[in-house]
Amino acid sequence: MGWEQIEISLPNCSALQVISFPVVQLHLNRTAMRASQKDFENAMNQVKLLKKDPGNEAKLKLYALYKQATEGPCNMPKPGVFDLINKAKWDAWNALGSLPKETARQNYVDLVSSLSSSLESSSQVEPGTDRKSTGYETLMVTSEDGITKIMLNRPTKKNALNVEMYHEIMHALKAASKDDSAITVLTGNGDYYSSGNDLTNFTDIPPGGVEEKAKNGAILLREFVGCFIDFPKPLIAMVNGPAVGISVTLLGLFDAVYASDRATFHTPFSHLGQSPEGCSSYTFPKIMSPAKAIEMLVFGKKLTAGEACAQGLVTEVFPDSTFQKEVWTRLKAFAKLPPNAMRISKGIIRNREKETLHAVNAEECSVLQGRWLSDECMNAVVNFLSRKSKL
Ligand SMILES: CCCCC/C=C/CC(=O)SCCNC(=O)CCNC(=O)[C@H](O)C(C)(C)COP(=O)(O)OP(=O)(O)OC[C@H]1O[C@@H](n2cnc3c(N)ncnc32)[C@H](O)[C@@H]1OP(=O)(O)O
Repeated sequence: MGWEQIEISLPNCSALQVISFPVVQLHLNRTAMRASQKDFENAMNQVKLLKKDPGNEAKLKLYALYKQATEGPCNMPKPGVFDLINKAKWDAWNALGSLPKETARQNYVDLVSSLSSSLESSSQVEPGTDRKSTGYETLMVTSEDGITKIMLNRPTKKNALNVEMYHEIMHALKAASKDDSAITVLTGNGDYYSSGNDLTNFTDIPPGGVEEKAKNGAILLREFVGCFIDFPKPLIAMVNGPAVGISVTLLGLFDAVYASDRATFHTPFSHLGQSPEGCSSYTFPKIMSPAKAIEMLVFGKKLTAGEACAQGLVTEVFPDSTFQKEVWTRLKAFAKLPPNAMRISKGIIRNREKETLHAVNAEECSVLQGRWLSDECMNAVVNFLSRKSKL
């Protein structure tokens, strides 16, 4: 859903997909200044002029602050658990408790001001040109010492992959495949490597309904996994902490996987009413034997880093205290090797599998498209979003 299509004169904020927006919290706590009614009205007008969608988390915060500033504490009955959108709006408003109207008004003004400046600076990136690190909302991408590092950067959401992050990773991989670096590294910021697919991805339903949502998801997933299958340079995962779902399955497409001993590897697809992706239905049985793959992919057995290493999914495990230092020293040495030789050698090892992997990817996406429409999957997502279940 495009930003322009959304009623921005909140309270009609209607989307749910949540993205990280750390600056918001900072501004919510400011009470020293008081915005006038005129400032508040100006801010409401300014929201309408934003050129870029600020993301659903910010929109929910705007909605909540608007309601608090104009009506006071939440006075609506709590929507039912299946009414996901209204429930998210209610939660956001209710979370403001008894925040005074004036403070809510000030926070609204501050939030709009921070959104205006942050979105303006990120929209200065020319479309089609390689983005610098600052051009990404959900990643930190840097290139030095012959290494391009792509860091998942939604630590407050345990680096869950929202739709924007899927797109940004594809963009970063395409850029890295063409840049001067010899190798590319994927890692996570914060205590998690990644908690997998952002479960709120399932809640932003387009006008075509859940079927269209599932179809679009399958198209996006196929393209996303395809970027890993086709990546031409050595691709290394630095698994800095727990990894869940798609962040685990993709590891079968990496050329080396280095893990902290804090990392765990968990693919709870059956628990979520889903099925394997990331080509894991093919790579995992090959890497670790069909029975071990079934323990992980069907029964959801969580592996420690040591177990994942014993089963061939992880290349080597390092103590968390020396993980960064030891791995980066090693990677810097790898990056000094002749890049063309590395690329060609990777090609000889990987290319003959590519066609098979693309076929597996297509089949997995098609099966998942059906799974996403199942009651089993929908119930699991609702349970997580209503805070009834975690892994
Ligand atoms: C294009 C579509 C492609 C789809 C491809 C399909 C892929 C399949 C998968 O990846 S399946 C895996 C899905 N992941 C999960 O089910 C994980 C769900 N998360 C959890 O169970 C827990 O959050 C946890 C165990 C990862 C961490 O628990 P902990 O108690 O340590 O932390 P919190 O739960 O408080 O999490 C902190 C905030 O992060 C949010 N969050 C964490 N993971 C996700 C997620 N996967 N999706 C959405 N949001 C997530 C969590 O909600 C907290 O947010 P809050 O502070 O705003 O409440």
